[in-house]
Amino acid sequence: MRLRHIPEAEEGLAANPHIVVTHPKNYKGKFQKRFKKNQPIHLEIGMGKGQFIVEMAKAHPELNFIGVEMQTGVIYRALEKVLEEGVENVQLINTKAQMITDLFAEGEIDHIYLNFSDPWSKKRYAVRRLTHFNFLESYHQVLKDKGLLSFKTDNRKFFEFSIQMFNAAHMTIRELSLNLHQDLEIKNIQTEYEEKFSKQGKRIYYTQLSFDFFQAVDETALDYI
Ligand SMILES: C[S@@+](CC[C@H](N)C(=O)[O-])C[C@H]1O[C@@H](n2cnc3c(N)ncnc32)[C@H](O)[C@@H]1O
Repeated sequence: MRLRHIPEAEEGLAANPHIVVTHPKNYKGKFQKRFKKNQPIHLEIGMGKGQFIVEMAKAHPELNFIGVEMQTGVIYRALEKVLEEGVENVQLINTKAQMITDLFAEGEIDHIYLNFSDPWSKKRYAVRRLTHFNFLESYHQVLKDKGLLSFKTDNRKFFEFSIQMFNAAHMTIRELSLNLHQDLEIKNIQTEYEEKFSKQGKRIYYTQLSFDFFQAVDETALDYI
C-alpha cells in the first residue's frame, strides 16, 4: 500500500497524542496505561488504513487494540477512521514491525494479527516477510503464554512459506482455512485488501496459531527459503 504524500499527516498525528503513541518506548510493559480499561491487548502489525482494527475494536469493547504501521500517510488514514468512529480502545504506533521487542515487554500482548502483509516474493527478500522465523521469535517474546497469532493472505506461495515457518517454530495450528470466505464457521472481519482481493475472486488463506510448544527455530527452516 503506497499513498501519495499527505502534507497534513505528520501534523495530524502529532495533534492526537491521546491516540497516536508518540514515544512508544516509554510505555514498554505499561501499555495498559494508554487505555481506559485494563483488558487484553491485541496487536495488528501493518494495519494499513485501519478498517480491520476499527471494526474489531467496535465488535470487541472488552479488548484493547494497538495498530502498528510504518507509513505515515497510511497511519494517518487509520487515525481519521478511529476519530470518525469514536472508538476508545484503539492506540496507534507509527513504526516498523522490526521494533516490536523494543516496544513491548515479554508477555504484554495477547494476540497478534498479520493481515495481507507484503509477500516479498523474491527469495532474497524472504527475511522481510513478517512470517519469517526471525519475526516469529519476536512475536513469541512479546506474546503471553498461549498467546495467538492470526494470519490472512491472498498469496498462496506466501501462505505455504508461512506454514513452513510456523511448523519450524513448532507452533500449534488452532484454526486453518484454505478458502476463508467459504468457511462460514470462522468469524471474520474483512480488511481493505481482503475486500479488494475477494471482489477479484481470489481465495483468502487464513490460519490462527499459538506458541504453546514453542522451541527455537530449527536450522532446516532455512531450506524453505
Ligand atoms: C499490503 S498492505 C495491507 C494493509 C492491511 N493490513 C489490509 O489488509 O488491508 C501492508 C501494510 O503493511 C505495512 N507494512 C509493511 N511492512 C511493514 C513493517 N515491517 N512494519 C510495519 N508496517 C509494515 C505497509 O506499509 C502496508 O500499509
